[in-house]
Amino acid sequence: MTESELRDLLCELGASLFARGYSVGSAGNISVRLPDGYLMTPTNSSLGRLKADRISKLDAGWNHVGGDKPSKEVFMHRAVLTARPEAGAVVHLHSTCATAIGCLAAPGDAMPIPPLTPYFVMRVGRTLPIIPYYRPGDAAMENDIHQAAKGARAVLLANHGPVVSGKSLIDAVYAAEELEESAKLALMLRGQNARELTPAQVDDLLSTFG
Ligand SMILES: O=C(CO)COP(=O)(O)O
Ligand SMILES: [Zn+2]
Repeated sequence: MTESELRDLLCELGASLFARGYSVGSAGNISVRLPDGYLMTPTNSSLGRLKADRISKLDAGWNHVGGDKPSKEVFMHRAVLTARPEAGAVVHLHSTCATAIGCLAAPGDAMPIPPLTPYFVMRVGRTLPIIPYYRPGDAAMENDIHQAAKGARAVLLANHGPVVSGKSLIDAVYAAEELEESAKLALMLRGQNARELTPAQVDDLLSTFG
């Protein structure tokens, strides 16, 4: 896709996430890898009202070179995009159920959501590491996220929200949506002895779709 098409898609998907309540107010941010750098949603912008020509552009060295001032979470996005060369985009949300799991799980936990359904495994994978709490925008979170993201498509920031990567922008958005739905199921089914996918079923999904 061209940069112009990616800018338009970013606006369309941001509006869709916002309209369906995955993001409220100015919460959340999205980045997309380009051949010559990165696109990033501007700081304090609503995902519901992004403007294609005002999206921030960063060069390959992560310097701001165009558009509005980028998200304060540039370190969070850089942590994942440098850890995962195959990732084309990163979506960070404060989506309610995933954030609730991030308030319940212990930092260091790697599987706070059980493998209940195939699409969680196919989109998010086997693990969802919990990163300790950091103040939003704190550069100190970069190393923890970078190390965890080497082995996981998504991480969950304690008491904050999910950070989800995908091969493409659309894949990252699909994975963030699937993560939120799986978090909702996990909360609904807490303490009810729900049947989980077996390790063999998880292996089969990852070898077929992973
Ligand atoms: O989600 C957010 C902070 O974690 C939103 O921050 P920005 O508005 O700077 O992108
Ligand atoms: Zn946030």
